Amino acid sequence: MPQVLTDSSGNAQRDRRSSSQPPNQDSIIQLKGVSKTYRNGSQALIDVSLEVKRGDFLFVTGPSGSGKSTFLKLLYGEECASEGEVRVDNDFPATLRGDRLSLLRRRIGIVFQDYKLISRRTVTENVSFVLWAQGYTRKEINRRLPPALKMVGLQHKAECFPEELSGGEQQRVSIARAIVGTPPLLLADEPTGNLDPDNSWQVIKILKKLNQIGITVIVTTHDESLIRLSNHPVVQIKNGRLSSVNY
Ligand SMILES: Nc1ncnc2c1ncn2[C@@H]1O[C@H](COP(=O)(O)OP(=O)(O)OP(=O)(O)O)[C@@H](O)[C@H]1O
Repeated sequence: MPQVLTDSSGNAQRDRRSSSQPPNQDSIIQLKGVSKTYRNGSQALIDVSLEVKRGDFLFVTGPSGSGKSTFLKLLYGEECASEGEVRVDNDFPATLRGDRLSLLRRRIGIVFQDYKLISRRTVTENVSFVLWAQGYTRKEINRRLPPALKMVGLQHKAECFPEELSGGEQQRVSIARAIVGTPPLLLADEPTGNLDPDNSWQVIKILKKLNQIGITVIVTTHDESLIRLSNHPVVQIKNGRLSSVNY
């Protein structure tokens, strides 16, 4: 169960334990007093503290522009916090560069709203590419590919190009690509944002299945009906501040 540290007004409160504390092996994500202000002065996150345990499934909701994508970007090291501390799988992404940041990112699968598939590559090639780029052998790639495609129900589309697939199928390819390296953590930024309700629910069911086999899953979404159907904990980010929500 994720733990949001809040004050009496429901606002996230700074956890004053120091970064010299040993990592908590049970938690995969820890944010302490995290704020993010972009160069143009936009305050995307304000004093956010959150702990996510290994094996949790967490929804992050909130209005457009409230800071959800920024929250995920801090986790995979695309942006750095202006204040506070972000720890992911016992590493501090903000302090990592080059190969060490790449090594952390290999332990994080990422799914985006717009799929980000390579249009001139088949499903097989799109999913294998990430392993190939990480130096896996052909034999290992061939071993990992079928279970990843099976997990998203797309074995029969392995040789199709993205344009030959529906939006829901393309998103399922992007999920296969995100998990083919068996990361312990999966981040999905509005994964159902371009999908109709049926395809959205299919994507959420796959994410739930992945969570059941032990992957920690964090999903940002505007879609309250999906959240209600899913029965997982929810935090809300509003004007950069994070609080827990009950549906
Ligand atoms: N690179 C950037 N430079 C400056 N400001 C930014 C940048 N990225 C985001 N912002 C600002 O930070 C705030 C939070 O943006 P963010 O993308 O995290 O919100 P969001 O909740 O993911 O929104 P949406 O649901 O529309 O994707 C917004 O005010 C946005 O304009």
